[in-house]
Amino acid sequence: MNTAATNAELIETKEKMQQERCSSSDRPLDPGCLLPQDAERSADQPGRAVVDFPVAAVLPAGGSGERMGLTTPKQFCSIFNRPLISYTIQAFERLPWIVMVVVVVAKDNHDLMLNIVRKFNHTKVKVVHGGTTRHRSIYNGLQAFSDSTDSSTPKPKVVIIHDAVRPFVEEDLLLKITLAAKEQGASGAIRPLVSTVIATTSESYLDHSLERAKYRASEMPQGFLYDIIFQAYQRCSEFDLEFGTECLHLALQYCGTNARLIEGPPTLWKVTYKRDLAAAEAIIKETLSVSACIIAEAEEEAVELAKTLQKNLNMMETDVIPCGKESNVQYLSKTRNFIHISASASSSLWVLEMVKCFEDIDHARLYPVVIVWVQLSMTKQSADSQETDEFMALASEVKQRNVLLYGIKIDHSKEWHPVWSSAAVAHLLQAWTCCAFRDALLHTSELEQWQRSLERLGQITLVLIRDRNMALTGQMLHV
Ligand SMILES: Nc1ccn([C@@H]2O[C@H](COP(=O)(O)OP(=O)(O)OP(=O)(O)O)[C@@H](O)[C@H]2O)c(=O)n1
Ligand SMILES: O=P(O)(O)OC[C@@H](O)[C@@H](O)[C@@H](O)CO
Repeated sequence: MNTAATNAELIETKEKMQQERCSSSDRPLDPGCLLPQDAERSADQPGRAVVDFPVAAVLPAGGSGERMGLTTPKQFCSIFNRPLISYTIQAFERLPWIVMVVVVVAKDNHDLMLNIVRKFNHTKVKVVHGGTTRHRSIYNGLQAFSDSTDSSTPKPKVVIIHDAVRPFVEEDLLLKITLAAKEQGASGAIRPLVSTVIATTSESYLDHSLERAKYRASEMPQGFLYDIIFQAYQRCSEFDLEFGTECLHLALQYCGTNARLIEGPPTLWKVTYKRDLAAAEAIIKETLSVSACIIAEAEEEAVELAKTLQKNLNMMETDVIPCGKESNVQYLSKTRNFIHISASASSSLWVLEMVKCFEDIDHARLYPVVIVWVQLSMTKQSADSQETDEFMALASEVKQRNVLLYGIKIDHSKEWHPVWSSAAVAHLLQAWTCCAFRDALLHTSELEQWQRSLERLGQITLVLIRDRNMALTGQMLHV
């Protein structure tokens, strides 16, 4: 055999396969955007325009979450003191074109679920009891619409079935799934496979491997004409109900309806193992930390510091507003992160006034709001114990309303109180040329120290916002 020819063929084949792999749609070149679109959408959602028929959702949540390895079923595990299932419900409830969300829970969790509905003010939810398998739970959920005696759950035209432990689902995909289900009778979200699928022998050896490019992972949401999926469940076998995992298969097998498949974003994954809960928390933290509102009290030092801090928080979208405007809904509703800068340990009355504003627009119901109070300390003394106790008590009070209050003191006690803006640096340069030369040199080391303090202030502020650590609320940190 001509080795040179064989090598050339091998190289050519490898290059061809590499080109195919990079071009084929089954290989996401990068994980893509992991941040769900806005946690809440404004009133003019696109769906409102095109969905002119009743759409409902069924969220199976009757499992025990064995693979999570916790005593609490994973759908009730909390992120920021809020159960995972509440995030999923909210993803559907916030859309006006979804009229009802049926949540299917184990009988033992009925009261727990009702408490969650009440605490987080979920208004479109009906709770029904699940079964011993996911399919049985889904079937129970669908039956809630077929109970003609219960006018509170009218039969929808399209029903979306979505695992309650898939909290990140965006309106755009729900719209596509709904419209495809209306047109085709069934639709389902899919994702490229990350690992290759293989078949094994009974002795756990490799039987054969599947050509990954020809397969996809079936995810959720899935959509169906209600009559089709309900009929499929009525007709399916006990074996299906006991061992099946695929609703699309039931629609095809028992109603001859072939689902339209729609590729969704990477955030569709199902929370199954502990790592998935950590990933979900990280995504929610990231989503909550993209913006901030910096509120500066009137003193020049506070205004200058606000502008400097805005530059140091360059990875966030920030507004700087004068004190007093923060109650303006246009600022309040844009973010859940507020940084209040005062040139002294001014009165803390503004905190309670802000929290009142949050309550007026229900701003902290679903996600914790962060307030970082930055105080320019004109004296080197650290806060006295009374001031510390009062701040801790205030933080404890507002935490009850899901507002996390943190304090940072930045030492500003210098004879020459430079707020190191361009004006201050210009003053230094001007002093460089006249009799204040010696003073200017003395202050240079202070300038470097002040710059370091400013950098630390930006870093600590960002960490407090991103982590929303409950244990640090009420602490007065020093930079
Ligand atoms: N009898 C069941 C079993 C599962 N589910 C729901 O179906 C979804 C997807 O199922 P899965 O991830 O398997 O959840 P669990 O069965 O709880 O997990 P595990 O298999 O690890 O026990 C979950 O929201 C789960 O609560 C359900 O409603 N009724
Ligand atoms: O099998 P599990 O109960 O873990 O999860 C159900 C998933 O299989 C299902 O949600 C998707 O594959 C779509 O059918």
